[in-house]
Amino acid sequence: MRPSDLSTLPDGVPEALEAEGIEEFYPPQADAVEKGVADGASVVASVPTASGKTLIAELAMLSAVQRGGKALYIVPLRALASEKKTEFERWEEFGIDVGVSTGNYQSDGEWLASRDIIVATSEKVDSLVRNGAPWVNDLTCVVADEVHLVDDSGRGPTLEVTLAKLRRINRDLQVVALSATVGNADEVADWLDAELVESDWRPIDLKMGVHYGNAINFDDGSQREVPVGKGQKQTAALVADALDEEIDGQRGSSLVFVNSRRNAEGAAKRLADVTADRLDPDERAALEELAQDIRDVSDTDTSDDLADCVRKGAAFHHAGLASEHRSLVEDAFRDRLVKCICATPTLAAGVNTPARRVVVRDWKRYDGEFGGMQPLDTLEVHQMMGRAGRPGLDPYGEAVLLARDRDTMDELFERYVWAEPEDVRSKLAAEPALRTHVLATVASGFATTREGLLEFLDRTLYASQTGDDARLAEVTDRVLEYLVVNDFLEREDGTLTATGIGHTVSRLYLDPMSAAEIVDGLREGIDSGGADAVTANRRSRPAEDGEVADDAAEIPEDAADAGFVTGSDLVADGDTDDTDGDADGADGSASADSDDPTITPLGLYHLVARTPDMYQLYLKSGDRETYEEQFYAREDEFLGHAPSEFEDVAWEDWLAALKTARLLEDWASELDEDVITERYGVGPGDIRGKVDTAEWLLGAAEQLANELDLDVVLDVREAKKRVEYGVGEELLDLAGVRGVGRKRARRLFEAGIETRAELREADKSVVLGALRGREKTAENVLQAVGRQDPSMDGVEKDATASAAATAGSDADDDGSGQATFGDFS
Ligand SMILES: Nc1ncnc2c1ncn2[C@@H]1O[C@H](COP(=O)(O)OP(=O)(O)OP(=O)(O)O)[C@@H](O)[C@H]1O
Repeated sequence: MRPSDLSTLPDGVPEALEAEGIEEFYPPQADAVEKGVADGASVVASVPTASGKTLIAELAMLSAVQRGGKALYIVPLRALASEKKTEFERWEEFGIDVGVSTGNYQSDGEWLASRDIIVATSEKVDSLVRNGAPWVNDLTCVVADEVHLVDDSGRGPTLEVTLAKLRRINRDLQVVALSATVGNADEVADWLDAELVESDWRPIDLKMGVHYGNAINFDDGSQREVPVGKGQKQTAALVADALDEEIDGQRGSSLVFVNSRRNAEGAAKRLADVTADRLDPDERAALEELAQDIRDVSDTDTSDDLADCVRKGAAFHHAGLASEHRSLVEDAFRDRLVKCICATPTLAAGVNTPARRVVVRDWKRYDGEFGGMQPLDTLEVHQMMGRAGRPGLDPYGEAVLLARDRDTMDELFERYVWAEPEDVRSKLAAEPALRTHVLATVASGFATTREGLLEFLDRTLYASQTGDDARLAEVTDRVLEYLVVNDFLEREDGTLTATGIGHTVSRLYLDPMSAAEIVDGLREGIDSGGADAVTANRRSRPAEDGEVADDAAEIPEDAADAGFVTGSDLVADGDTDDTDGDADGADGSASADSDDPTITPLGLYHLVARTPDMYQLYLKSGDRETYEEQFYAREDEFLGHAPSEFEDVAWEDWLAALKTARLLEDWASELDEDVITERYGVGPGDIRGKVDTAEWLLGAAEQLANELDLDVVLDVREAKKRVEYGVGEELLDLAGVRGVGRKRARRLFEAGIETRAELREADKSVVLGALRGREKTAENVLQAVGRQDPSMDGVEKDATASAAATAGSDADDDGSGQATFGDFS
């Protein structure tokens, strides 16, 4: 079957597909077409990586649009949203408009209404539904990419509930769910009332095996000799072997998966010596340039270390990198310039980076919950292995695990090579997930009674999979109780309604528990001295959240820190063209005028760092003493009641929040990025992650304080602005001007230009003088200032209001509100 056999696609599309080289549909694609995917039928496609799932989705979406409908493509990661949007934009020449959901809610509402295909993360879609985006009602086709992630306890429930809501809004909705091969795709299909397309077929042969001794032993019984030299590591031998083999003029690149950031960096440094010996002069020159680009991203050791590896042809990849680092590395790897990437598993879940050889070096990972190194799931290892084989470039892919003894080899064959992947299981019936989704479900009118709520929840995978209504009802009742006690919901004569604050919390995309913590903290701050006014609202945190990372064990990669979407990504201000100085008060500097001297930025940073919406920094060994000292030195500043030192988990949690708050305070005190990365043992990507989350949570706190009429609004706003711009109070006005940023603002300030009004009046020579010694960037500032000049007045942006339904900048993987990072340093 070929594209031109389909009559459902817009004119010209079949020919374009064929021109792209899609002459015949791959077997799973043909199966999906036969099951009606181009005619509006719902389909679950559970097929291996690189077997053409995206085209199945495109056939569904393009046919839906051709029938006059509208399609939504839901991705799990923001980096993927940009990638998919770019991919789908090739259909614009056939009259299909493509949009990615970004910017604030208002602009999304109007603009997206006119798009035919919209790409968004599940959290963003959830937020749009909560905020009543009207175009959601017009959807006729929804694609859920990587639907096996419903199994993820953090993000799975959102996807599950969002799909349930979309199907409830539009009962004829076509749902196309794309999944890795999982054990129970039939259950997912049952849940979605969809046809099942299940297949092991791959366009490129994938050989899986285990390296032991001097050879790789493959699943088909064959062996490939890869001797390991004296003093050499297995991984180095495998990377060298792939690179030394030329097939059709192509040498083989490798992806090496390891279990921690430190291991990724260490392995990349070692493997750089292997790749360096195998570069030609042109490659060397191109890599030197790339290394310079990487150094230019940020002024940190991480940046330098990465550049040092890259100039030799290797790289590391993990969530501590800035998003610019990650995309430079990914692009260079796709261009075959970088020969080897050592990555944490987050890359396997992320963007498209195939390699001829995949080496899964570490198959165990530190797991705080179980207190030790635990084997990875089969599904996760299969996802990594599936990255092997570059379509059109390699005749086959090889995925290799490593064993030092025969027993381990046997275990690896059992566990990963022969094994079927696990079943996916809904994680919905847990309090943290239901707390937020029950509130949102009531607040957006999907249910008005307990029974209505349970009926709605009956449409989720959890219900369809387990049939365990009792458990769902039990957790729902507990959650309802919590929401009522905390004034987010009211229950009268069996009717449930969201309170004003309940609506706000739902729209702000906050975990209700975060909102309760913030409101309590602010109230106590106002009552200051009321240190014993602890309320029943405060959560008792699950043990694993406060777990101290064993020094010997590495800090595990945190999914949420790894670029997966959190509420902070839904904040509107993904750029620095903030011109709302005027909105901050007449002098534009948002100076705090609260009567209460005890409310400090540190106290506020600590408050938001304690909420379940912030992923705190881990305490390393020695940190406890450091932060205990700081706790006692600044005891007056904390908002809320500190646990006693004997409440181990709560106390560690409090100190971890303090460490996180201190990072934010350092950032807002204009400390350089490299000093911060060094001091806290984090990467530049982590600083951005914390800053974005803090900005979002403080924006939410401001809105809550406003609504509850708490006299802390200005304090909160100032703390938010300081973290947003990374500057001291006196620079808030200047740093908000587009193109200025924290460092330039400081230089201007030192040169006597202290406000945006003065900047507007300053002549060129003054501004240049202010930036003496930074000629390289002065020009840019001037240009930016010049461009900004006429519109500098009157352009308002209400960040907190727009936090309501809004998305981060999709141009920036980290959704950073700080375009100033790196750019201007
Ligand atoms: N029928 C086809 N004929 C030739 N090439 C195809 C066909 N279908 C898809 N391809 C190409 O195969 C490659 C892999 O496809 P795609 O990225 O859709 O796989 P996938 O299953 O979505 O992978 P992943 O699981 O990694 O997201 C793409 O380059 C795509 O253009």
